[in-house]
Amino acid sequence: MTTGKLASDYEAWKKLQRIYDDQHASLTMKDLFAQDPERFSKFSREYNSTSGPDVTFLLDYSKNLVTEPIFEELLRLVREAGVEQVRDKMFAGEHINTSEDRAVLHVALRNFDDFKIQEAGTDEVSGVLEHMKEFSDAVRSGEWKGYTGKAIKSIVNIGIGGSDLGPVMVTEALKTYAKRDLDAHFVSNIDGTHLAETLRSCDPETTLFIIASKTFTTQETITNAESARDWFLEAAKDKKHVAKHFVALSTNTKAVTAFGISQENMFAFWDWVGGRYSLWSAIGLSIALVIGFEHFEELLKGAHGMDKHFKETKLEENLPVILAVLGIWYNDFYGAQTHALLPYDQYLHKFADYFQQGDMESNGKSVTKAGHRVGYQTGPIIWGAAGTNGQHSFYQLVHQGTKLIPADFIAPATTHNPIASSKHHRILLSNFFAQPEALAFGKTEDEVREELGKKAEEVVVKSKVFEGNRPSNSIMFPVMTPGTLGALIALYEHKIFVQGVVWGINSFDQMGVELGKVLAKNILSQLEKPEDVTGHDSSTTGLIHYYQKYRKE
Ligand SMILES: O=P(O)(O)OC[C@H]1O[C@](O)(CO)[C@@H](O)[C@@H]1O
Repeated sequence: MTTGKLASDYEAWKKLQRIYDDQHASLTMKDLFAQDPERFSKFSREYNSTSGPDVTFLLDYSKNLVTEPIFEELLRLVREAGVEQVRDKMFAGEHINTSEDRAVLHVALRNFDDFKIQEAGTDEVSGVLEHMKEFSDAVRSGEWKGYTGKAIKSIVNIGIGGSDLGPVMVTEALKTYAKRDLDAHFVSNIDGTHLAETLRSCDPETTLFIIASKTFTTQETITNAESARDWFLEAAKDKKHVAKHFVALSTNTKAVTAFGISQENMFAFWDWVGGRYSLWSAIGLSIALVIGFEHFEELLKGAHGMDKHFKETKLEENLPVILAVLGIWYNDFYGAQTHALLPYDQYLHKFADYFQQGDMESNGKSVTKAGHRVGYQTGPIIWGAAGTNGQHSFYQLVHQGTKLIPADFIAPATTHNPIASSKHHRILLSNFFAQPEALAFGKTEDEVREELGKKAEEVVVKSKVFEGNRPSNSIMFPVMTPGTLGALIALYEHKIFVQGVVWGINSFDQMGVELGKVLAKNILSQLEKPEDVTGHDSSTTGLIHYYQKYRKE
C-alpha cells in the first residue's frame, strides 16, 4: 500500500539530510531574498478553483528556508514515497486505512458524482444530503414544530472530537451567514458543567438536540445525550415527544434506535468517514441548520475544488504538497516540534483547535504501516490563536525564543464587518503583513544600535535584537465564503495526508486514544470505596484516595 520503507531510507531523505548539514548554518532569508528578485513569484501560487464556486487564494511560501534545489529534493521525496499512487488509491476507494481495513473517503462526501469511486455507501451520499436539506429547511422555516407546537429556537449538538470540532469551527467561521434567531450550542465535555450551563439558556419546548456520534458508543456523548433526554422529559413527560426534539447522526442504527431515536430521525454515514474528516457528512447537520443547506453545499463544493486540485495538479504546483514538504523540512531536518496556525480573522478563531485533532490524531504515530518504529519526527504539535491576540501573548517566544516555530498566517483581504470604514481591518492586516516580515528578517545589532544611539547599554541592545530567519507561509483570500472555507480545510486535510504517506504511517486510525479510555472505565468502577482501589501505582492510588476523602455527592 505504501512503499513499506521508513522515510529515512529514501534517497531523497538522505540527500536532504546532507543539504541540511551543509547549508543550514548559512541559509538566511535575507540572502535568499537579496539574491533573487523573483523569489516571491517563484515561491508563491494562486489557487483558482476549476469546479464549483469561484474560490481563489494566494499561498506565499517565499519566506521559508528553502532554495530551488531543496524544494526539488523535497518533491523527489514525495515521489519516492509514492504519494501520488497512494492518493489515487484513496480516491479510488482502496482500503488505505490498513489497520482497520477501511477506505478513506471523505472526498466522496463532497464529490457530486465527479470522480468514479467504488465503495459501498458512496451511492447513498446524495440521499443523505437530501434528507439533511429537507430537515434543515423545515427547522429553519419554523415548519418543524416542537411538542407544544412551537418552532425550534435552539439547537444543541452533542458530540465530541470530530463530531464536535468541525461543526463548531465551521459555524464560527461562517457566522456571517448564520440564521441569527436560531441559537446554536455545542456540548462535548463529559464535565456536567458543559451541559448544565448550556441548558440554562434553552427551553425544552423549543430545543432540538442533535446527537452526533459515529460509533454512538462514545461515553461522553451518550452520557450527555441521556442527561439531555432526562432534562427534556422532565418537562415533556411523554417519551413520544422525543421524536420532535432528538435526532442522531451516526453509522450505528442499532444503538441509535436503542437510545429511542427513530430511524427516520437518523442521518447516516459510513465507516469510511473518519471522525476528524466527518464535518462533510451528516455530522455537518448543525452547520446546515445554522448557515442554511445552500451554504453547506457550497462548503462541500469548495472542498471538492481543492480535491480536484490535489488529485490533478503536478507536484510542483500542488498546494497541499507544497505545505506538506515545507512542514517535513522543518519537522524532520530543522527539528521543529510545533507548527502554529495563525488566522488573522476572528471568524477563524477555532481553526487551530480544529486542526489540532485533524493533524495530531492523524499523524501522531510512531510506528509505520509496516510495523517499524520510526527514527524521525512525525506529526507536529499544532497550536495557534486568532491574530492579533496571539501577538500580545505568545509571539514573544515565536520572535525571540530558542525554538523554531514555523507558522501559517491566514487572512481575508476584505472583512464582513467593515466597521469604522474598515479601519479595524486595515490595522489587522497591517499586523498580518508585519509579523511574517519581522519573523523572517528580524533586526540586527547594528540596526538596534542605530535606533538607540551610541549611549545605549550593551545588554539592552542585545535584548532588542531579532535574529529573524523564522519561516512562515501566508495565505490570503478575497473574503471568507463557504466555498473558500471548504477549500482551505481540504487544503490542510491533504497536507496531513501527504505527510502521513511520506512518514509511512497510517493517518486514519487513532489507536492512541484507547488506553486511557480503558483505564478510566476500570477506575470508574473503583471510585466508590477506598478498599476497591487496586492494581494501580502509588501515585494513581494516592490521587484517587484524596478524591475519596474530599468528594461530596
Ligand atoms: O463520533 P464518535 O464515534 O462519538 O467519536 C468521537 C471522537 O472520538 C475519537 O474516536 C477518539 O478521540 C475521535 O476520532 C472521534 O472524532
